[in-house]
Amino acid sequence: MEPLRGDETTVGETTVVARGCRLDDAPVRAVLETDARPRFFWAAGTESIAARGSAATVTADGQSRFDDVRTAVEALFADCSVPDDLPSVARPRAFGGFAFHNGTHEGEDSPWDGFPSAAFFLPEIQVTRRDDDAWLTTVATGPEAATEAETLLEEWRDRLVADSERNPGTPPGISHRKRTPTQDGWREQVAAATESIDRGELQKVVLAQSLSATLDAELSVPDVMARLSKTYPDCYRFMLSPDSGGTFFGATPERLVSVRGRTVRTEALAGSTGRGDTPAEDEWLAAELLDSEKDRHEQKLVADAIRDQLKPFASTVRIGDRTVRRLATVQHLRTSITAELDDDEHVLSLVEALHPTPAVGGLPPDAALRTIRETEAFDRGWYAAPIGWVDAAGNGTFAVGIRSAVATEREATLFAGAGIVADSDPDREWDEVQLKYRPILDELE
Ligand SMILES: C=C(O[C@H]1C=CC=C(C(=O)O)[C@@H]1O)C(=O)O
Repeated sequence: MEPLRGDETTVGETTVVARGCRLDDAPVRAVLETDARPRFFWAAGTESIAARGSAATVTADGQSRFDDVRTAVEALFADCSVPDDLPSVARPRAFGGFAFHNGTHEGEDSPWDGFPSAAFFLPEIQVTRRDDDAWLTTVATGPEAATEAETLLEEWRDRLVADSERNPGTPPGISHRKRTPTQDGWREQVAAATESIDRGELQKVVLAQSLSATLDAELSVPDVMARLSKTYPDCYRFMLSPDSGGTFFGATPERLVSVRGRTVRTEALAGSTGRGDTPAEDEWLAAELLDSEKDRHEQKLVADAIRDQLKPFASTVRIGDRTVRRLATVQHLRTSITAELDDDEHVLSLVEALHPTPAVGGLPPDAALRTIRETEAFDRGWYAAPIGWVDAAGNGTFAVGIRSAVATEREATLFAGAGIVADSDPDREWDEVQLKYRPILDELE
């Protein structure tokens, strides 16, 4: 065994050891270009992270899944020995997410086979880039953890230096597609939902569609991630391949929540319109959206619900002005929401409190979730659910997994939804859903 360094005086009791070093560059693709599982990629703002291999995995199911994950992840980090001089950006994080609904889906041939109700992993290899800084972090477990983490560090430092820029490829093409539901079926679903709203059983429900595509060539999700960094640079770009099954990926504009110390940031994003062909048309559409009573109502329900969901944690919740969030193919109404926590809270407690917001579920929550389950003929899986990371201090960021798909090499299933309120028009909502497929569809066809 190699000589122990610094923090390893406690290695006798420690089962998890992390090591880290600075890199000249962070070729995150090199970490993803393998068959290694699990794999995770995350890019938000000026930070991107690629992770692979599991030093430890946490899965959970049922009503208590958020709590169970939080307890297990906290225990894992409590046992983890990290060099004192490793900066926070390079400290190990646990990456993962949740299924939209509680409970596993047992359906045959589901694209979600291999995706538990909740799954997180502490990666063996984590490469982080923030602004011009790049870091490699390795984690190992067991009696030889310190030696193994150092060996991994040396091995991967050499591997990553040797990596060069890659061509991000081209979309594979689509030979066959199947929509669920059909447009007629959708009209019936939306009519049934608006009738429930008229009867006072619901205020809002977000109904989704799925689009299964057979691909002409093998799909490289790391390539898709590289291309999405050009088209959706301001979105959360993510990909997760669990131990088995397909890969879930997307470019979502919606943050569920981030926690740094006692500061909480979230947002209410709802109400949509398209992009214009000219800047003037864009402005006109944005003004129309800001003026639309139906969209303002749809978005206000989300902002009010988030404020109420945060109330037990924070005496003051600040809601910003309503603005228009403009993306490559669609525009949304948005308000930023910030709060200072009254006490220290783990990010997963906030995730549990907020998921699902009425931007992807509805109101009242239970009636909306029941309507979604009874209406949608497919499993949402991890679509519209929290995906992100958590660190040893309980900080973390989670995005809402929309504008997303789950794919194997030759099949991709895309998901997109629309908020249905009293005066929703089924055909306009249909068109809106088609716009929301675009970020991923454009990368496939
Ligand atoms: C449910 C989705 O979008 C949500 C987020 C923004 C705007 C939405 C809307 O206008 O309906 C949805 O609430 C989706 O993209 O699948």
